[in-house]
Amino acid sequence: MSRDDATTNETTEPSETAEPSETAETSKSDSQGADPDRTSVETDLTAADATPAVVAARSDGEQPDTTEIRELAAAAGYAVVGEVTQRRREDPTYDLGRGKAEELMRLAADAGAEAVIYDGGLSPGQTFSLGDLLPPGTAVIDRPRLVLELFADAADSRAADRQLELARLRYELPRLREAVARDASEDVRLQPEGDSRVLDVEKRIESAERALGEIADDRAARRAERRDAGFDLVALAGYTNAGKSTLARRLADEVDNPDFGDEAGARDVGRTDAGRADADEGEGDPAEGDGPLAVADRPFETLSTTTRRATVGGRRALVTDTVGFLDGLPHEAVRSFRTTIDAVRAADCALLVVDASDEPADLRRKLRASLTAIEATEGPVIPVLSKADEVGADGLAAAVEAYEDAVADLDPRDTPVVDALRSPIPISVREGTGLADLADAVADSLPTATATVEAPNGGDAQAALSWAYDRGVVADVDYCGETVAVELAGRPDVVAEAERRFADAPSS
Ligand SMILES: Nc1nc2c(ncn2[C@@H]2O[C@H](COP(=O)(O)OP(=O)(O)OP(=O)(O)O)[C@@H](O)[C@H]2O)c(=O)[nH]1
Ligand SMILES: [Mg+2]
Repeated sequence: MSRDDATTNETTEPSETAEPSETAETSKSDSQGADPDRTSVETDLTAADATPAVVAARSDGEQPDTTEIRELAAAAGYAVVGEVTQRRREDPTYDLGRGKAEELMRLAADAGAEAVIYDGGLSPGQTFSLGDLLPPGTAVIDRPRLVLELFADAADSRAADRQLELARLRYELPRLREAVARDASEDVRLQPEGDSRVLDVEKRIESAERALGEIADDRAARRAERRDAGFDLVALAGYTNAGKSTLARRLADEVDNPDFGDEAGARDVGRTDAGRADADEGEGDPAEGDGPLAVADRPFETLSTTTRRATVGGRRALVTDTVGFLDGLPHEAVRSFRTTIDAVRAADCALLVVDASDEPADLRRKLRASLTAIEATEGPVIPVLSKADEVGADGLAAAVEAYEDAVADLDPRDTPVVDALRSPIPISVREGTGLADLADAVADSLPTATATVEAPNGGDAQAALSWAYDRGVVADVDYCGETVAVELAGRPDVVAEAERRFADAPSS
């Protein structure tokens, strides 16, 4: 069964397309004044080949803000031709109240919309009820499905494909069950076929989970190898469009940053010439991980994790850029994009990038969504307030306050990560500020051991020295007569192994 079967009105009649109109926005109701609910028709003249869609949003409290869902819709190839919003408690049938849902139906028909994009998660029943009300052929796309569509075009590696398949199957299963139940209530003879479709999806979920489990095991093994090789694993995490890739590019040894690289003074976080991309998928699966770290002012620019070598605060690190989090995604769909969550949880240090230029309410909402997705980590988390150049001192103070509010709001029993958060470090990659503080904070947070070893200067000591150099743990070397004295500093396990190798060097 395709996604469309689950969420589109059943008939196959082609829907009408909106005639282009010169009107940029026409209010269809008197609702802009005292009544906060809005209905409006618009024409997006910039996106001629995009699918026309109406956005619908409901909220219990504040007037719904459709900025983010519109950005997501645009990124997924829709042109928003109208909007319906409502402040109201959830209606069990349509999510919107019945009157509003009917208004949505009329608007979708008038505007020639081929899809309704719903800013929130709809239950299977609500999806079908809305679909039944809408003009035939109009797809009902809620927030999680929109995100799945966004990822569908870009899943180009074995793991990403599997993760996407799993997320999609999990999304579809309850909708398929709902469709089967509806068919069966109309015609009981359809029941056996429906049941076998459900069984088939359940089997595919199991097999995707198994395959992903194996990929996750491979990754965990690779992380262990990288640590053995002396690298600290630093992961960037945060809401979509927070500035993660920009910071990853800035930290990476191979500076490739046409946006701000030069003016930012590319060397103050330390770099070597040996930087290179390191594919997260390993050999045989080159699609993920070794491409450029793309940066753009739109959601979900990064759709797979990428790891680069970096030298941060004197430490040899592998910096992993990840896929951004998004508010309103159901937990299991977020969990399906496991690479991101696993990389953040297992890192020696995670940098949580928070956009300081967001309005305080947005900052709180996005931070809550990010922390809830992360839940807990093995290593420390350093919060970073990005784009500090976009806000003045007052704006920065407001961002810090919003950050603290959001953290205080979360229950450490559900989100243990909040317990260990320190105060955020403001940075601007554009202006190159705060990066040295950030590098120091990273170096301070990483597990470090120091040791001084002495060994007779011979082949074995030189071999041990070269092993230690390769792993970046040599702080100083002193040749004194027949002996060599080496100061070691770095990852504790690597320093311990270096000590053992020097101790094994024969004394004559
Ligand atoms: N003014 C300013 N803009 C920045 C800074 N850092 C990033 N940006 C801009 O913020 C936007 C998003 O940056 P990205 O690095 O793509 O953000 P991201 O978190 O990787 O986003 P996704 O991959 O979509 O999740 C881009 O337009 C960047 O140019 C900064 O220090 N100052
Ligand atoms: Mg990115």
